Amino acid sequence: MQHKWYNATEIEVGSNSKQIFYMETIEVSRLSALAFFAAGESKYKGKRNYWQNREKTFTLVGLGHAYTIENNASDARFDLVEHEWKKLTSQIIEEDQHLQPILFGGFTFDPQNEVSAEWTNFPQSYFTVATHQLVIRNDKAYVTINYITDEENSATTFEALRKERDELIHAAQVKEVKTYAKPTMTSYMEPYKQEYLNSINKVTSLIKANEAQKVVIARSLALQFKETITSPQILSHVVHEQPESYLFGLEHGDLLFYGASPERLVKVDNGRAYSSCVAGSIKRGPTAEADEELGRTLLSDLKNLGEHHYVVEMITDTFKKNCSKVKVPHGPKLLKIRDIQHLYTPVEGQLNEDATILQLVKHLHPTPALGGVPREQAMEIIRTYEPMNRGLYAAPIGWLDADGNGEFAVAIRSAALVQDKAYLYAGGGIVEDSEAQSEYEETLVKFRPMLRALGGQLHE
Ligand SMILES: C=C(O[C@@H]1C=C(C(=O)O)C=C[C@H]1O)C(=O)O
Ligand SMILES: [Mg+2]
Repeated sequence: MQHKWYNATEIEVGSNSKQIFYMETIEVSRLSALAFFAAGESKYKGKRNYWQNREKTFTLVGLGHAYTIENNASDARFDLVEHEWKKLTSQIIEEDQHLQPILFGGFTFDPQNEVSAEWTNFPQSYFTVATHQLVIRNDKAYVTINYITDEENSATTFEALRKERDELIHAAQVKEVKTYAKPTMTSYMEPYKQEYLNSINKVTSLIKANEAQKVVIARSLALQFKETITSPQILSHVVHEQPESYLFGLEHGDLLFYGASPERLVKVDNGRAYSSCVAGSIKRGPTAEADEELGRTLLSDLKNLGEHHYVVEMITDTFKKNCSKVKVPHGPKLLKIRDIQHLYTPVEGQLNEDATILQLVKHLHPTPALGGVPREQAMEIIRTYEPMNRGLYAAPIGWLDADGNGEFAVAIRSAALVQDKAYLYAGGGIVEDSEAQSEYEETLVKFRPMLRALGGQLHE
């Protein structure tokens, strides 16, 4: 194996504990991130994660948990995660991005939702530092061992982790490079379909009565398969079929939450912050010409421009409170992905001294692209009319490092896989002039990527 060795870093964690954070990063010849993920199947199943940004310039795979930050707090959860992460990394002065531990995870959509179902036992904040962390950046691949312990005999354990790492890399380069079959679906259910249609009518009438201006209402599909689906199996299809999106997978015990989202919540890179307003949708056309025509229709459709406008307003306001030199283009552009086109407005600014990526996540979530306007009224309406728990659907998922850089996507176009069952989620922004049937059809288009990866057909 060719690799370049870096020195291991030892950092004492906390003031009154003797915990030490050991890290070692090596550069390896480029390998398949998915094969590395799959190499953890026997030892680390249930404790893995996968992430790629839209541009595919940054890939992160985590196997095992060297450290976990989780809590069930409501509004305080963002601050609690930030505090614990800062405490853990306060003594890391490593400036080289490649030699940094990364915290990956997500915050659930709504800690006040009490429906359990597939999200039973899932923490409201769930973040981990991987034991074996693969980062592929600028065409270079790095594998880091993170090990945090107060054990006296840590050298022996660390030596064992080095052996394990070498085996994982070897397996990823040789044994796990394979193709996966699509699973066989045995049943397709649309739970609460009628309730969903009724709720759209109810919500539009609430909006007409001025109880809110916009509310995003979602629903789910419940699918049953012939056999248990593995995480690498489903991720391999998503990764190959949705190249233009953020790609993510997060395991928690038996559950894999995965998806392919076009929507950035926030990215921070060297003090610069970026977000994106994505709201307003139309399908893709069968020909280039028809597609362009649909795009033009979307760009001038008042109902969709309305859905979009609320998002731009709120994200711009939040940026103005946390950043200087905020830049927002005048009108939306089109964001075209495989199954759908959206209205899209990027927002960026220079992060204030005291602002951080997690503070931005806290203030932005949920944007009116996933929650509504006004935020609290919309959340109450969602709790009342959506007979499900979104879990991580429509919630912030992503990573950050010890320097404050990182990126969070909005986890839409996503699903929860629990052994031989899958729950797919999709919703849409309801405004005054929304119509139940066309909102229903919009969700069918939004289900498509996850359904396709699972080998399913749309029952239109
Ligand atoms: C809620 C979803 O998507 C959001 C709603 C959109 C809309 O209603 O037009 C478009 C993009 C997203 O902001 C989803 O995909 O489930
Ligand atoms: Mg819509």
